Amino acid sequence: MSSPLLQVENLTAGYGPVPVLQDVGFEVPAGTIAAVVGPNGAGKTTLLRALSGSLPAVQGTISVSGTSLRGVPTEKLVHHGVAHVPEGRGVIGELTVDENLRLGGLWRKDRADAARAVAEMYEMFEPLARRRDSSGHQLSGGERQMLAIGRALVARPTLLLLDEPSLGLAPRIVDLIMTTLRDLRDRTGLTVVLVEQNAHSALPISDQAIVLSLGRVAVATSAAELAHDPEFRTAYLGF
Ligand SMILES: Nc1ncnc2c1ncn2[C@@H]1O[C@H](COP(=O)(O)OP(=O)(O)OP(=O)(O)O)[C@@H](O)[C@H]1O
Repeated sequence: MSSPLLQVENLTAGYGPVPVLQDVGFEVPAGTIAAVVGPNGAGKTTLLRALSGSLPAVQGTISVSGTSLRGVPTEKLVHHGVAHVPEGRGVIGELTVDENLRLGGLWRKDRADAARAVAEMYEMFEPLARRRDSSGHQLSGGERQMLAIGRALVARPTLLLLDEPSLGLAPRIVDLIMTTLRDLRDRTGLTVVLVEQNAHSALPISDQAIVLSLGRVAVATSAAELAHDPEFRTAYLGF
């Protein structure tokens, strides 16, 4: 495996006096996908919020390519090659698909490459190409999810943080999103932290699986190994 792109050590974070995440540590090698799975309330979304800086860490370190992200505000993360797609998706309903995509590249100095990146998103997510002039409000759930991911990718991140991309979507759309992530990893070396309730969809495209339970890392192993673990299968995959 390659060197870690993301290193998390002793991370403690939460919303009040009682931390939700306690002493969480793991590494994600460059060019791999790490699925974060676990039961409702385990702290998966909280972990992603802490990684993206939208929830300050009480303790611990988060570094990307050896640079600490501590104190880096969410809006500056993109300068460190990190893009966050939160649950709920964050598409701007008043703007068109094209305007939303171009927003993702606004900060970039290389305007020509930002425009190229937008064009690539239409190739990658064909349903978006047909909806480029529709407003965000007019999109289906699947289209909104593709747009949110597309907008994040226009920034050409090295690390993509994704919260429950499959939530509420038809299996066909979930497949398209998962396949696209896998292809991106294989083609561009993108590193992904994929929070998913839907382990069934996430594990086949993931290299590593991190199982969170009660705010702690219960298991960190290869995704293939976890998918074949009888206990895990019964608890999370239902067979
Ligand atoms: N804004 C908040 N303020 C206070 N507590 C919160 C907040 N958001 C989440 N929590 C609590 O933190 C714990 C972990 O929640 P979190 O959303 O991270 O879990 P999760 O693993 O993502 O669950 P799910 O799969 O249901 O989304 C839960 O006990 C939840 O009630």
